[in-house]
Amino acid sequence: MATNGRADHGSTQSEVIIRATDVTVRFGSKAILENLSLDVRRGEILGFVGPSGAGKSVLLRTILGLNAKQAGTIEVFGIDYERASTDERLAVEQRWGVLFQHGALFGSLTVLENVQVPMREYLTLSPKLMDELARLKLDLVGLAPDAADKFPSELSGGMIKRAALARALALDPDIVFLDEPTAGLDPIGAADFDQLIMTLRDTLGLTVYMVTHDLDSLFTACDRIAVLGDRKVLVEGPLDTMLSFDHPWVKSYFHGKRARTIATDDQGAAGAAGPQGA
Ligand SMILES: Nc1ncnc2c1ncn2[C@@H]1O[C@H](COP(=O)(O)OP(=O)(O)OP(=O)(O)O)[C@@H](O)[C@H]1O
Repeated sequence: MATNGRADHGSTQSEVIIRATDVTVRFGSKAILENLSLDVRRGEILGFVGPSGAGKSVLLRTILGLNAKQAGTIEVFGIDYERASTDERLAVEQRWGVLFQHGALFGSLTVLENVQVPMREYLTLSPKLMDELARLKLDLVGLAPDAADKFPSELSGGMIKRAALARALALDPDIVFLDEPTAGLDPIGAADFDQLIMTLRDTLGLTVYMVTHDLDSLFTACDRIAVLGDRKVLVEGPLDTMLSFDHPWVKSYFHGKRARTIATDDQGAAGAAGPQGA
């Protein structure tokens, strides 16, 4: 049964690890989110999309406890972070990793030291073990060993995103939040990053919550998409649901020229792959 405007996806769906219910966020008298409800399920890549200024970053920050909300509840791993004890909060924080927009690495620290920031904050490890673990994370995201001692200013845009992702993965989280991870990357760099995210989801069972404007990511990497508009989730579901949804913004976004090109390319690729590629 659907409640609180939440779509009913049946009882066979995988575990819900984030549940936002009737969330309202206002700044002064201006409501940015109003009675918004959304579930994120374990092991999925959820693409969160919507017009500029709709409130995607506000929702992300609210889930992370960085913005106050005026109404509603948000449960992460079954815990209401806002009402949680200090110990419960610490436990939750170790189970999520965040890649903020623009990477947000500390410029005065090397890549290795950046990856170690969450380890220093939450764990008590010897320097040697931290070095080993951080190097493993860099390897996981496809950075060469010599990137470890570089400073962010010495990295390309794609390398910065990977280093920031390595830091988000530092504590072996269950879920990573990515705020526009492919923004600023060239199409090949962006496609490589999407592929990396899919590989991590498949190999680590990672759940990914990705705020994005990137249609390529939405078409190729996301299992489910949620569209923010009119201060709430307008529609959520797989790409097919987006393509058939009757709303002016959703239609123009998912049926615009760029989307049509991607859809045609995807069909071409599937055709070229033949039965073996299916
Ligand atoms: N701390 C704040 N105080 C007041 N207003 C804020 C605050 N943070 C965000 N806003 C407002 O909330 C609205 C939504 O902003 P938000 O950054 O979440 O949009 P967005 O959907 O992420 O946009 P974009 O796609 O351009 O990044 C904007 O009007 C913004 O000015």
